[in-house]
Amino acid sequence: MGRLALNDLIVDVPGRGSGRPLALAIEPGQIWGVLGPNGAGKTTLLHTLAGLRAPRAGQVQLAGRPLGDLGRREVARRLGLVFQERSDGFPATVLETALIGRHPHLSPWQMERDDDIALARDALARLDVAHLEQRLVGTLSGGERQRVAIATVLTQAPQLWLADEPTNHLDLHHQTSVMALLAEQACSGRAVVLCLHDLNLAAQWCSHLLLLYPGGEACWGPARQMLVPAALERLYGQPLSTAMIDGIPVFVPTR
Ligand SMILES: Nc1ncnc2c1ncn2[C@@H]1O[C@H](COP(=O)(O)OP(=O)(O)OP(=O)(O)O)[C@@H](O)[C@H]1O
Repeated sequence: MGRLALNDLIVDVPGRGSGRPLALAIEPGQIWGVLGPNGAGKTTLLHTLAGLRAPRAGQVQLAGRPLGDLGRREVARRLGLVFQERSDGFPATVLETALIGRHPHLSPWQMERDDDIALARDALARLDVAHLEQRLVGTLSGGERQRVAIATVLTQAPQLWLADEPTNHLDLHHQTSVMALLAEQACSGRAVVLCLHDLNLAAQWCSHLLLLYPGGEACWGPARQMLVPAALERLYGQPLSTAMIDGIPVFVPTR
């Protein structure tokens, strides 16, 4: 299954001390939110969890095996990435882009089959971009591109999602529907790790939180235990007002 273990992991953030090693496991069914101010190391952590960057110390294990022992193809079958930087190497349509999600499941020169195309179309419909399937990705708005990137990972159908600010560029309705999609993925036995700047989305949707402080300090646990106003104010250096709506805390920055 898609258990991701961080074994005394120290993420290699350039020019920073090592801080507290991360010792935790992300289990199927959980949604982990990574919170922290700009520059705290959230993206660097996600890159490390994806095996794109070596840790300074410790190890990442996916499904009981060190990430480095798994081939890139095997990692790509199990792990889906929604990252911030996207380079459009060559012009591709929305449907062709979503189909890239099937590549880890196909042999190198195998064409996509009808069921791969059906999966991609379902994912585009789920992300509300089916009507754009013949458009070149380079012509899309920021929010449309973001939804196509998420549809590509949905087409990939990984056991574990790593998503860097997946609600970036999205309007309120699409933020909610993307978070609902990730919750659905977790409910179906997958695991989700996402970096978020929106505390309220974290409070509403995450089962667990990892708080990364700029100096390398970190704490983690079930979301309800981590959403302590004083800890969050210290995390962001920002006073907050808190209210409860439908049993969920809501945080508003105050002057
Ligand atoms: N290649 C690099 N060389 C030097 N510094 C780097 C490099 N990559 C990242 N950093 C620094 O490491 C720190 C962590 O960066 P990272 O992108 O992980 O932060 P983040 O928490 O995701 O920030 P944000 O909220 O702004 O997206 C930053 O101070 C960044 O400038």
